[in-house]
Amino acid sequence: MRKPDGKIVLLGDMNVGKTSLLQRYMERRFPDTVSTVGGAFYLKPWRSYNISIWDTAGREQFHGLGSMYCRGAVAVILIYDVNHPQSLLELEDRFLGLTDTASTDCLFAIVGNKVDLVEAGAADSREKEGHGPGTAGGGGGGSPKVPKPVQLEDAVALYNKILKYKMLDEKDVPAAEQMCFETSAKTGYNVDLLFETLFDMVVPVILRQRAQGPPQTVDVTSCKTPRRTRSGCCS
Ligand SMILES: Nc1nc2c(ncn2[C@@H]2O[C@H](COP(=O)(O)OP(=O)(O)OP(=O)(O)O)[C@@H](O)[C@H]2O)c(=O)[nH]1
Ligand SMILES: [Mg+2]
Repeated sequence: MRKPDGKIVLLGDMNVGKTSLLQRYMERRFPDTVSTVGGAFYLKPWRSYNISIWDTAGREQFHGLGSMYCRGAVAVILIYDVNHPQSLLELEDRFLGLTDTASTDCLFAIVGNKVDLVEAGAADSREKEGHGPGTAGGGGGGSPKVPKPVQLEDAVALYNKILKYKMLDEKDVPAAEQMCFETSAKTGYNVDLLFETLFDMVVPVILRQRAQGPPQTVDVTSCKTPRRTRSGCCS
């Protein structure tokens, strides 16, 4: 098997839909899933490159593995559930630190999954209030009456926090609007757009890494131990 040219990692709390999103994209279906144990990956040929996409476990007990999976990643997809604000907070509190091992020019995408449930919830509430799906007065041109518990702007705010955390300049990275998505693994909404936008963006990162050659390492065995003197370090 050819070595992957770049690695993309999916991170996020349990139950947000990481496995479902990956299966929707790779297998074009929405099967029943079981909570992931450890991690698993798919290989995706994209143009002349092989990209590995890693699904990770959101369960707390596997948390320690996250930074190992992120090592050298060219992109990380941080996933939350649009119906659960806590799952967005967890991205900052629990998952962002795991990406310290990723490549220095790693790209970040933030994804709010399960938008189909918001639309379903909004339709239910319209019916309860006596407004059919197409009736006037149902909330302004058919827009959902029940606001999404997590708004896209909340994801944009997290994206900007990530730039600060990584000490990146807005000018040097893709704009938040390009990197924050709302998806449904169930219906397939925006799933191809998410992965394929990211694939196109990581190709230049892969090329840059190739041009720079393998990562520089320091051979600690070749470092001479400084001779100790009796008067200490300042002599
Ligand atoms: N309605 C709806 N349900 C979804 C969607 N995506 C996932 N689910 C459901 O949410 C549950 C969890 O999905 P998974 O894909 O297993 O979640 P996960 O993030 O991989 O969870 P862990 O492996 O435990 O970290 C399953 O019952 C899925 O069917 C979606 O877009 N819409
Ligand atoms: Mg899973």
